[in-house]
Amino acid sequence: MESLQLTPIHHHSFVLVRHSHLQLGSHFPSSLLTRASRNANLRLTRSFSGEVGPPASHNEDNPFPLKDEQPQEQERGLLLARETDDFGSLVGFRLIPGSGITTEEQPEAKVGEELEEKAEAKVGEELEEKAETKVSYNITFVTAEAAPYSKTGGLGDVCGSLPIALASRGHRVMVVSPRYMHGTSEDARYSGAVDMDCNIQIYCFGAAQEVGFYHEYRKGVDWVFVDHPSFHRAGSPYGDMYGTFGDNQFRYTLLCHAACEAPLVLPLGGYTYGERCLFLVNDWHASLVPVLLAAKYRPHGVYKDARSVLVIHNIAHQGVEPIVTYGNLGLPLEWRGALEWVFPNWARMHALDTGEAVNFLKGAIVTADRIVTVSKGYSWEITTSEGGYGLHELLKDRKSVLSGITNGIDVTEWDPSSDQYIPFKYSADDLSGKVKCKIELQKELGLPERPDCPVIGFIGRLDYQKGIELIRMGIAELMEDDVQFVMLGSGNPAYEDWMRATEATYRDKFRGWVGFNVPISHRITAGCDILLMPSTFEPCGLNQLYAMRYGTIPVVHQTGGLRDTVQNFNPFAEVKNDEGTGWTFSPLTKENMLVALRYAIQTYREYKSSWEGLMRRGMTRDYTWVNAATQYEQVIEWAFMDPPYC
Ligand SMILES: Nc1ncnc2c1ncn2[C@@H]1O[C@H](COP(=O)(O)OP(=O)(O)O[C@H]2O[C@H](CO)[C@@H](O)[C@H](O)[C@H]2O)[C@@H](O)[C@H]1O
Repeated sequence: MESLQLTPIHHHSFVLVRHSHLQLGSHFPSSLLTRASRNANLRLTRSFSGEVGPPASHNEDNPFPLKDEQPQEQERGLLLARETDDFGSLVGFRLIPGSGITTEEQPEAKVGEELEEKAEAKVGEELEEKAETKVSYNITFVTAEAAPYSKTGGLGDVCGSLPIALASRGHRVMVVSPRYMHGTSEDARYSGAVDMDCNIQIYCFGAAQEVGFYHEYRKGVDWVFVDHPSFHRAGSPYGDMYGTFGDNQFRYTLLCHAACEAPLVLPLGGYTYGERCLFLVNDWHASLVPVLLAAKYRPHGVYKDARSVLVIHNIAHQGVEPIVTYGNLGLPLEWRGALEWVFPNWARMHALDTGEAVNFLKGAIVTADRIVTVSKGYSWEITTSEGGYGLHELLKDRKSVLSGITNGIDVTEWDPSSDQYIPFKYSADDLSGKVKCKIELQKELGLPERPDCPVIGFIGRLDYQKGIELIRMGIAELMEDDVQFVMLGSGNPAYEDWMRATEATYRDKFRGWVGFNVPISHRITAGCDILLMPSTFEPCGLNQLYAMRYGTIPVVHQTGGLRDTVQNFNPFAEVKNDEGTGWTFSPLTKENMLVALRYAIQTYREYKSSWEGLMRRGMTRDYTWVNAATQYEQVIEWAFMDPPYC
């Protein structure tokens, strides 16, 4: 349950500090706390904030219950100084650090004495420190992918690990995603999920659609899978060998409607999540959720206390369909403007094309309470005409609620000292297993077994975004050098054919593995010396983080999250441990990419100790979700402070 409960300020008040009147209140998030003017007259009143537990039993007759009448669970709390000026006007709140006292244990006089001491000691610099409040939220992730159940890229990784990180910090977290059944052995991934026997009707696309829910509780998270026949088909979540599925708008409209119902109807662990819930909606597939909250639920008094945060992992995909499809979405006509999108003249197909479309991602940008992108660099890029894919003006308008939070990684899955997929384990303290992994990789791929030869790797979707065009242009020159190059990827059939053809041309030097294979991706990450990422744009990028953790040196285009996470090598850095973790290049040209790669290759060959330094610095960085999860909590806290945006 959401545990930030606003309960009335206790009406006992007392003077604590000479020359100061302090009024203690509680239940206000730490970011409301303002710095004290030392000369301000302060007045203190005391009250308590429940940590977790049932909502405050509010007594209508006595809205200001005395201490003894307070339910036990609410007695332990944080004390906040409510600061007023000489005229009695509120100027802010400050937490009295260490104030998690229990009134049962602290008679009022003692409380007063202690608070006096504390207040005297703390009303100064110490109070300026940010104090931690213990607030937990009910969070519902909505996503098209969540690893290990479904994954085609980084979205799956993030939605498979960030929820666990948030749950471990005390939040109640549910992840709603489709129950894809592809008719392959991979379907077994859902075998732990049980049918909740809770089917609901969703009204969209001109009919009542029946969807079911499956549930698995794992690692502290409620994994909820929406079941519908349209999620049962061969291929990947989004398409098959014939291309992208034509009914994806329908499938993800179902997901969004079902996700909005889930907190209301699913008794997970015996209790529903309820209406005071935070929806964390990821990319266009989940973007209808904030629109539904505003257009379908709030006008009927439902979800008035809910908030939504849109997370943009990739703005290039927006869920755009012809405007005539609006009527299918189960939204009131008057909300059409929220999703409406008009393409500029140059982007229209023919003279009769009016350019009008429905754009899911735009709908969320104009209705969500907060917006997050997956790195700071990218949060700026999407407000520019180059990086915003047409949505930059709208995003600029919402700049005040736009944040960049760099992704973490699942450090238990990606750990070279315990990775189940790699043949030899190693760590920053003992790197000997890395070269053995390299030899095994060469063996597995049929490349000459040469421990001294630098091996360059690439892993990713074969897509314009990932800079395959640049690799294509530079491969002939690169192959003149004494290196090996291993590529793993799937996507654009033209690039897949090019990989096969390149392998045929450079049999002793190049391997192109066409397909999606998680164990191989781990072995390439461990067995390569260098990981190449010449992405045209990269919202965050996870492979460079995995690479650094495995002592594989990234060579990346300096863009988005790559710029934020890879520090360029500088052997002359004055600050210890600041010599960098890889190579970055910009602008994005074939020449710059080759120059950066040659620096890396030369360092690998001639400066072994520098190379080991690069490896160790990358391997010992903190990639856990802790930092990002804390920032997500802050964004959620801000979202609940303001009234709903729509
Ligand atoms: N053929 C293959 N076989 C096995 N594994 C493969 C694979 N191709 C890709 N992968 C895996 O998929 C993930 C890709 O993650 P990325 O973050 O690099 O890219 P993606 O563009 O999908 O994600 C988007 O969302 C993420 C998450 O926010 C952002 O980091 C990113 O910049 C943004 O484009 C990695 O775990 C990688 O190992």
